[in-house]
Amino acid sequence: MSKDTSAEDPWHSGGKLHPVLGTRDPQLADAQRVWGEDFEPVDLSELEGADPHLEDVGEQMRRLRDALTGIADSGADLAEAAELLRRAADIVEPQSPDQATRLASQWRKGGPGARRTNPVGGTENVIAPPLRAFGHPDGSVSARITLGLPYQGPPGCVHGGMSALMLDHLFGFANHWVGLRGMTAHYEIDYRKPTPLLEPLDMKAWVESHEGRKIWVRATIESGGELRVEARALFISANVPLPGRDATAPGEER
Ligand SMILES: CCCCCCCC(=O)SCCNC(=O)CCNC(=O)[C@H](O)C(C)(C)COP(=O)(O)OP(=O)(O)OC[C@H]1O[C@@H](n2cnc3c(N)ncnc32)[C@H](O)[C@@H]1OP(=O)(O)O
Repeated sequence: MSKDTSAEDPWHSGGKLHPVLGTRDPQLADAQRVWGEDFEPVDLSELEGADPHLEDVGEQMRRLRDALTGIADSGADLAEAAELLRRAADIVEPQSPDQATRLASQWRKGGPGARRTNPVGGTENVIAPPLRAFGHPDGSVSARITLGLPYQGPPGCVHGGMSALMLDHLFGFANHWVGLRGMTAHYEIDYRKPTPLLEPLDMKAWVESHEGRKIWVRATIESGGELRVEARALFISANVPLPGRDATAPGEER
């Protein structure tokens, strides 16, 4: 039988997450511009203790990622950039503990968890857009983002797997926002219209109902006021073993 571990488990902490002081927030500004007076966002996506240099490295890496994608036929001379990047890697690599050590450190008691390095929302993760989620008083969560060339699937469109990834992530926040927790057990998705690159995407997710360990969630992606993607999923409440914790630690029980 599992016990409530929410107080000590950084993945299952429930409710409002702590903001990171001093973090730049272009997506929040954009969300406020779009939702205006009716929008009372509560930031769900960040944690205390972010290293501003690490966030800055992430941001510069993402600038490079976006600038490099599709550059092949432009005639750009990348020799100097390649050399600078080699030097940067030579500086960082020797200072970086092995991945198992870093994984365990993310989940130490009272530790940061993996939200800052998550592949969807992690500001320290170069492959993350990164998506910011906001919780609303009606229990739903939303996110607004414009994706560029690194996320292309069909010509000029967002890769369908990327849409599925972002909505699965948003489902996690929808649960979290209303104090539930779970893992995706079943996931259905309908791609109604192509989802454009380079255009703002409005995403919304909410818990439709829950009973016992089962949580049914729904989500949509709209662009230009038109429905592009809709998804439904069943989440099941479950505890996951936390890397680096001993067997009696919170979060170890299923
Ligand atoms: C902050 C960012 C958060 C981002 C979160 C993003 C979400 C994710 O990506 S989660 C990762 C992907 N998901 C996973 O890896 C989950 C893998 N699956 C599992 O670990 C297990 O199957 C798990 C935990 C879901 C359920 O297993 P278990 O705890 O043994 O439950 P189990 O007894 O099989 O099922 C419980 C109930 O759910 C039902 N159920 C389980 N799976 C399904 C399913 N796929 N479809 C329909 N019903 C299901 C069962 O029938 C059972 O129903 P009932 O109680 O009525 O008989």
